[in-house]
Amino acid sequence: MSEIIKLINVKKVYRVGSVETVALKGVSMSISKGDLLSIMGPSGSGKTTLLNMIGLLDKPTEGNILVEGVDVTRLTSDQIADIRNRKIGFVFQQFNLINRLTVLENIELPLIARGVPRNIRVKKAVEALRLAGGDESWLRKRPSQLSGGQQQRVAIARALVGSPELILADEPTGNLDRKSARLVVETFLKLNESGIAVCVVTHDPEIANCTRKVFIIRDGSIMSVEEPDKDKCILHTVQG
Ligand SMILES: Nc1ncnc2c1ncn2[C@@H]1O[C@H](COP(=O)(O)OP(=O)(O)OP(=O)(O)O)[C@@H](O)[C@H]1O
Repeated sequence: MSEIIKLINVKKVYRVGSVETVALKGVSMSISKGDLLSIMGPSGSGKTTLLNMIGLLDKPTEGNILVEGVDVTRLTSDQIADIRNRKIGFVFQQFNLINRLTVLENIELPLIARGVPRNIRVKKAVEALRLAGGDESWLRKRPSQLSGGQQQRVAIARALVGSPELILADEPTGNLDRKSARLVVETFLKLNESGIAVCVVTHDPEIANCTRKVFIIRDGSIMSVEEPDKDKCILHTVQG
């Protein structure tokens, strides 16, 4: 399988005043086309920091990040942003939708940054919402007029609209009831079947057990990579 992103000995140190926190202690891992991965670990172990490195949202203190073989740590911020916008879609626990925009406008946002004309943006946004399991009747509404589960489907549509190779999700079901969480997982699995790589940070074993590989992180290091227990995936434990 060909690699989308490879982290080589990535270290991240946060400095706040004179206080240093070593959040990642030299992590190496890669994500290939079509992968379905999860990252689990205790609070403060470095999961979000790792996802931010994989998603090119922040620069490592040491180490290298290769995107399709190109070392992005040598590129400018604009060049990195361009790669990120083209290749990666993000889904967050808090949905991160903009409430003064309609659902349609929220989904279109990544395409505006790319200069895609309006008629094509609308077409792609409607298609992305359909793929994310959403309904066209939501398009003119504001995000706050939708339930949490519906808002997360809008956020997934926004992550999808630019045809990314990889979707990164940070606790995507953390604010959802079990049925909505199940729907989000179903959507991710469907997207993965269509060839998109998916990597999910989660505290929830019933979510991690739906992926194909579980990275266990502790204290800034990957401790092990485990096989999931498929019978304990939310698709089997929660009725649809
Ligand atoms: N912007 C920041 N500035 C300073 N320290 C930070 C920053 N972000 C994270 N940290 C610290 O780095 C360490 C790892 O944090 P991180 O958010 O990656 O952990 P996490 O595993 O995602 O935790 P949680 O499950 O609670 O979200 C923690 O000690 C945290 O306090």
